Amino acid sequence: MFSLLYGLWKYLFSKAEFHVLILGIDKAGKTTLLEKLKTLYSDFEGLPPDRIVPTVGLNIGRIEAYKSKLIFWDLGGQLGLRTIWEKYFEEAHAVLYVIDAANQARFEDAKSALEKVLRHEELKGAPILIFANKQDVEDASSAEEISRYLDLKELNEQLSMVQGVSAHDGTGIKEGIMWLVDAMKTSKRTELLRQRVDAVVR
Ligand SMILES: Nc1nc2c(ncn2[C@@H]2O[C@H](COP(=O)(O)OP(=O)(O)OP(=O)(O)O)[C@@H](O)[C@H]2O)c(=O)[nH]1
Ligand SMILES: [Mg+2]
Repeated sequence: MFSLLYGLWKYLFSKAEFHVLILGIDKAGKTTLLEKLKTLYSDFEGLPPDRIVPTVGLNIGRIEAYKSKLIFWDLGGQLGLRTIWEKYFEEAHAVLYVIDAANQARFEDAKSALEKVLRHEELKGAPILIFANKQDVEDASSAEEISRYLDLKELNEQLSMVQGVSAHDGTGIKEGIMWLVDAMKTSKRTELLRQRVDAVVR
């Protein structure tokens, strides 16, 4: 009886927990974004951009948003570090892919790294939120332009959204996160990951 009531209580009142993997090539602005997320969604003030250094290990950020607990994993995007990304695929509910929309010279690199991510079996069905970052820079490409440039077949097949943001001033971030939480709450992948956890706990 107790376990039944506890189960019901948990179902009604505990917040869903989601793991979001922040990926993108080096200097896209992933860590700056993570720190901005902490500022926007918690009482904790994230690090200012001038205190952020290139990521070699893993940065973790926990926030609560839209009645959910979100755990962000921010990995390094330098070429030699991208092989580490796939170690986190299996447990990720979704991917937040960051592109520097103000640096055309690196669009090709950003696109091919994203293609590799999308092709990966272990991320099947994961919602993909793409942030066209650095919209505060005057000649940054818009979300529409980035979307057209990426022109990914896999993106149409997968739950995805491209959103223009600035990790510096916060523009567009909340719109994107709102979409992502909604997408994770309803995705088949979330259900699949939940079943897997339940099977281990039992
Ligand atoms: N103008 C502008 N610059 C940004 C923005 N976001 C990040 N930057 C700058 O871009 C540079 C790289 O930012 P990081 O957050 O370290 O990039 P990263 O993607 O984490 O890079 P790695 O850790 O090497 O993979 C820094 O100089 C940031 O201040 C933005 O929205 N606007
Ligand atoms: Mg970083």
